[in-house]
Amino acid sequence: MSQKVVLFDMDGVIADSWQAFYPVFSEYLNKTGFNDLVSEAVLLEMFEGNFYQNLQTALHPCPVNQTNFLQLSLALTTAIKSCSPFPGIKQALQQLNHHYPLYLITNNFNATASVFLEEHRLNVFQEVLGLETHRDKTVKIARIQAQYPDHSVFFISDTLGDILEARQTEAVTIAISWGWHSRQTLLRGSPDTILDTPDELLDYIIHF
Ligand SMILES: O=C(O)COP(=O)(O)O
Repeated sequence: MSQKVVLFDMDGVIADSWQAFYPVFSEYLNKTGFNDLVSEAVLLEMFEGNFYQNLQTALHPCPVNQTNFLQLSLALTTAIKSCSPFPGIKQALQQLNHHYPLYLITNNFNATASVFLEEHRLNVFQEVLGLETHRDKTVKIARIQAQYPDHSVFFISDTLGDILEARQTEAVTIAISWGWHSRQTLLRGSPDTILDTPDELLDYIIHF
C-alpha cells in the first residue's frame, strides 16, 4: 500500500449542515444590512469560488463587522450540534484512519468543527485547519503536502470553489455528490473523480 494522506472538507462532506448553516448565515447577512443576499442560490454560488473573497466582494465597501462575525461563529457552533454526519461517512473515516493520516480542512471556525467532531466521537483527525488557519484551502493543502513530501495527497470536497483551489496543488481532487453542490456544478472544476457514496470513496482511496 503506497503512502497516502487524506484531507477532508467538513460541511457537506462529513457534516450534513446546510440546514444549520443557511439560517445562521442568513441572520448574519440580515444583521449586516445585506438582506438582498439572503437566498440559498446566492450563498451556494459564493462557494463556486473562494467563499470569503466572494463574501467580501458582495459586502464591499462595508468591511466584515468583527462583532457580527464573532456572533456568527457562536451561532454556527450552536447550530452544528443539531447536525448529523452523512450516512456511512463515519465508518469510512474510521476505516481510512486505520491506514492513513487524516486532516480536516474547513472554511468553518475551529470551534465549530471541534464541537461537531466531539459530538459524534470523530476522533480521527491529526489536526483541524479551520478558518483561523487560512481562508484559502490551496495554502492549507500545500502546508500538509510539505509535511508529507513522499505521500500521495487526496483532497475531498463537495463544492466547486474547493475543487478549484485544490487543483492548484498536487493533490488528487475528489468531488463527492452528496453535499452542497450538484454533480453538474462540481464537474466544472474538472476534479480527478466524482464519487457518489462514502463506500465508493473508501474504495477509490484504498485502491488508488
Ligand atoms: O464545502 C465547502 O466549501 C464548505 O465546507 P467547509 O465549511 O467545511 O469548508
